[in-house]
Amino acid sequence: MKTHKVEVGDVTRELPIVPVAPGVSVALFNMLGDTEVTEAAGRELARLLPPEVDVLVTPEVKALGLAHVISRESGKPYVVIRKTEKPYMVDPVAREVVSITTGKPQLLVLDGFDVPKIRGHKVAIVDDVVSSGGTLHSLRQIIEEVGGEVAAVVAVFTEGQERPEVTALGHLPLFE
Ligand SMILES: Nc1ncnc2[nH]cnc12
Repeated sequence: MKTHKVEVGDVTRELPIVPVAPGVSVALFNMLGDTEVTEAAGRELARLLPPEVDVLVTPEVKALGLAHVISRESGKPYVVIRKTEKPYMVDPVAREVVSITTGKPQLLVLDGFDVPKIRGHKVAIVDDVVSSGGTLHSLRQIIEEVGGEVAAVVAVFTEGQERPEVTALGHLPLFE
């Protein structure tokens, strides 16, 4: 299998190159269960977080451990935007998004219970890879709809096009 080598802080990984759509392959970065990479990336990104940020917001599920480490290192709390609406949610706020890795529409759902943690606050969006920007766009809409201000976007990698608005530790190419 073809791979693409990346460095995250002092950790290196060979990412498998996998097809996700006709004619498009990605260097698959899955930090779930990878304690070393999650810790290394979280520590680096916490140092790059603008001081004015009050709260971190992350979509479930691949960046969850990353948000935990950035939260622990920075002392800032984090809110998880879920992929499904749960029966216990209070007045959920939802947006649809099409992910590059699944090609299918997905939901992003904020529990109304978490709205006070975002409203009137400066938010940093935390994600593993910012690629097409679809997830980012929907997260922004949800955060702004409930009165939060997106002050930063931090990710381990950007992918494909350059994204100057994203603070990232590296960039992944797209493959044919
Ligand atoms: N290269 C990648 N690895 C993991 N998740 C992704 N989402 C978009 N691009 C990705």
